[in-house]
Amino acid sequence: MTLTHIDIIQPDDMHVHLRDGDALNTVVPHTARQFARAMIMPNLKPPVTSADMAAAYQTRIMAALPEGVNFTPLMTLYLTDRTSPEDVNAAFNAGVKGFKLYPAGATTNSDAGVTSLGRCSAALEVMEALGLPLLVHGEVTDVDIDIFDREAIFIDRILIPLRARYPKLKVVLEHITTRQAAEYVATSEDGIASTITAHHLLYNRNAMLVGGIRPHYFCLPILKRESHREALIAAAASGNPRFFLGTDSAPHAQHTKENACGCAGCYTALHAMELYATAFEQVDALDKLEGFSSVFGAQFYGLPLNARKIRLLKEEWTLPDALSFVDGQSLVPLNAGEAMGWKFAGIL
Ligand SMILES: NC(=O)N[C@@H](CC(=O)O)C(=O)O
Ligand SMILES: [Zn+2]
Ligand SMILES: [Zn+2]
Repeated sequence: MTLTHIDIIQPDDMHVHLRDGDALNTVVPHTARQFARAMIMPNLKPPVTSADMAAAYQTRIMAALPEGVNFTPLMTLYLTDRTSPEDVNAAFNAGVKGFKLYPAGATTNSDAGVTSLGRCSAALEVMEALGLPLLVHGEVTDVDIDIFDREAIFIDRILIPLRARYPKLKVVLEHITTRQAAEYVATSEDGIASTITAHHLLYNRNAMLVGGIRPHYFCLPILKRESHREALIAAAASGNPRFFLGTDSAPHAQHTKENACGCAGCYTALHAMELYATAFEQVDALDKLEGFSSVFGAQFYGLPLNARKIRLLKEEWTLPDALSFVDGQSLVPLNAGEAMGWKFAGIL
């Protein structure tokens, strides 16, 4: 019997960048079409650092939602050297779902990030006591550390000591890209989980560098060699609830990526579930897609499972070459102009 479709509980995207202003009108409909909820990253300019700013940002996101679409943005705050215990309490009481740790200078809009975790100890203690998760961009930023090693070294130098100091702190190691991260998350003490992007499940660094430099595959943490990709898809398809979906879809206008100094981030919100289905099918694990996409993230954050289901069809379609974005600019999705073997058919 040939497989024609699969139905799964509607998924949640536990790591996404929606930006702000007019960009919301392009990207919010894409994320809200497939996902019931999404964990909204706070790396705006200026960053979202208070409960009031998160509430205002959430209102702007909702204003960009097409009529009749049910979607809940889950808000996060940007941890800084100045985040106070009062800020953490206010965030928790306002329903904020976590604080995001960006080591200063690690990635897009991380200039206001944490310079030393020691400066955040008061805030981290309160987060630990409240059960409010810390979401981590796990890369060291030292100039002498090779970019391909920055995640593995972050685990040893920062994450392991951090978790020893705050053993009850819930931590999500975001967008993992290495065998070392997959192994650490699978084997270390309770209270840790990680998101995995579709592009890190499908591609290794050859996709970005062979036959010419392909800036739309450039993201942080950067794509690694094939053995790491294999470890990531094995983890995602293992059924271990510590691994769940986070697209890290990160829109940047075409001219800022196709540039002598191109921005980091892949835009996948348009075809996220198609990419994940492709990755799981490649390892004959479509039966594990629902747990990864729709169950484990909700469980980690203490959220109810979504009531509705979505359908993915085994049907070919072709991605557009570009989308219109703010101020007459274009947004090039990952896989622009390519055929997809799966198609999101809608909510049942
Ligand atoms: N992943 C990326 O390459 N970029 C993200 C930031 C991030 O998640 O690190 C962005 O905001 O553009
Ligand atoms: Zn990041
Ligand atoms: Zn991100």
